[in-house]
Amino acid sequence: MFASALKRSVYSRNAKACFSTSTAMLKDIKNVTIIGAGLMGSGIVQVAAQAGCKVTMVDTSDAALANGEKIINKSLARVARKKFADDEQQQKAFVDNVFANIAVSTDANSAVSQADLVVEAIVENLDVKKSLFAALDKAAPKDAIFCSNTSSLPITDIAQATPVDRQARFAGLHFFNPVPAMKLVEVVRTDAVSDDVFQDLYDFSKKVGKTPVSCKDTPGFIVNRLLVPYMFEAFRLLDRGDASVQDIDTAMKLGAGMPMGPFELADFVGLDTMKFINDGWAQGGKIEPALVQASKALDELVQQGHLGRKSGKGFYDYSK
Ligand SMILES: CC(=O)CC(=O)SCCNC(=O)CCNC(=O)[C@H](O)C(C)(C)COP(=O)(O)OP(=O)(O)OC[C@H]1O[C@@H](n2cnc3c(N)ncnc32)[C@H](O)[C@@H]1OP(=O)(O)O
Ligand SMILES: NC(=O)C1=CN([C@@H]2O[C@H](COP(=O)(O)OP(=O)(O)OC[C@H]3O[C@@H](n4cnc5c(N)ncnc54)[C@H](O)[C@@H]3O)[C@@H](O)[C@H]2O)C=CC1
Repeated sequence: MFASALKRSVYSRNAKACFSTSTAMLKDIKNVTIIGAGLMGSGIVQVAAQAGCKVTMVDTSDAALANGEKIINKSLARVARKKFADDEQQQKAFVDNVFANIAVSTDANSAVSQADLVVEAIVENLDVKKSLFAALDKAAPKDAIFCSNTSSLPITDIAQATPVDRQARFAGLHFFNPVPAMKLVEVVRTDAVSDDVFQDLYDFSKKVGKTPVSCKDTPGFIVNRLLVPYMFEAFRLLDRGDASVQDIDTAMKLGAGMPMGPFELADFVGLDTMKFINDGWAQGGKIEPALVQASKALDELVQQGHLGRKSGKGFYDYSK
């Protein structure tokens, strides 16, 4: 007990104080706009709608929105079956009530016009994210909070697409896949973000049923900085011919207690996303080069369009 309390007091010295004591500026986040209806965006929409927020889900096409709705429907049905095991009517009412909180749109600018909070979960590309936020800044209320769910890009670089006032209301809000099941959110604080906004995001994370942790705007934040180099070392183990995909996955599940092996997890995350993360870090030059060496096996799969579960094939074949 004492040792852990001591540890906390020693190691927290370097972390910036999290919270302001004033609550005058705190925001009750009710209207949320999520940009991107893919794996992550749909999950964030679901947990926010389940928590009672009014949520607008945005993507570039009706087909992408329909895909997002399909993912949410499947996941909610699963939650409903668990909550109301023997009562199909209650299951249906639960799903309908959550969907009643969700609107969809292909017009990002109008979708943010009433937003308290905007969370971006689009492709992992700095220029695309910056041009989105530059446009959203003009369309959203001045006091709306902007967040990116980026896996690997510096929040400060993305926020630079917006004026200084917005940068004080811009942070990272990093959810984990699958969002409805994973309990963590990393709240990423830049040097520019205000204490009140940071506190609002902590409160929002709890409201949607997650445990927030705080991290500076450093490559990969906490989880990915540790998890991604481990996964790439597994890919390079395969490249070297030291062991097979199946044996590496089995080894890490049975020998290290991982819920998924590194290749199953990579297929789950998306191989394009894995490659974006590693390539970005390799170019950024802030991470030890040996940790971000490319993997031949991964590069070949991505080049062939095999992106993991979402495309039907990755390290494993899901088409059968
Ligand atoms: C790339 C990034 O930037 C960051 C990342 O996200 S990295 C990826 C992080 N994610 C991981 O590491 C996932 C690792 N995998 C796992 O934890 C597990 O395999 C898993 C949770 C995905 C599935 O677990 P499982 O035991 O095979 O399946 P299952 O027993 O059906 O589910 C476990 C729980 O999650 C829930 N769950 C799983 N998927 C769900 C979904 N889509 N919707 C709702 N609930 C879900 C289940 O209901 C179950 O809940 P209870 O424990 O309360 O009963
Ligand atoms: N896949 C994962 O396990 C995790 C991914 N992330 C991050 O979340 C973000 C999204 O990742 P995924 O959901 O996996 O991607 P995805 O490929 O499943 O979905 C991205 C969605 O964004 C849409 N989109 C692209 N450009 C858009 C734009 N300008 N406006 C509106 N919609 C647009 C696409 O049509 C697609 O539906 C990325 O930044 C990724 O790094 C974070 C945590 C985990």
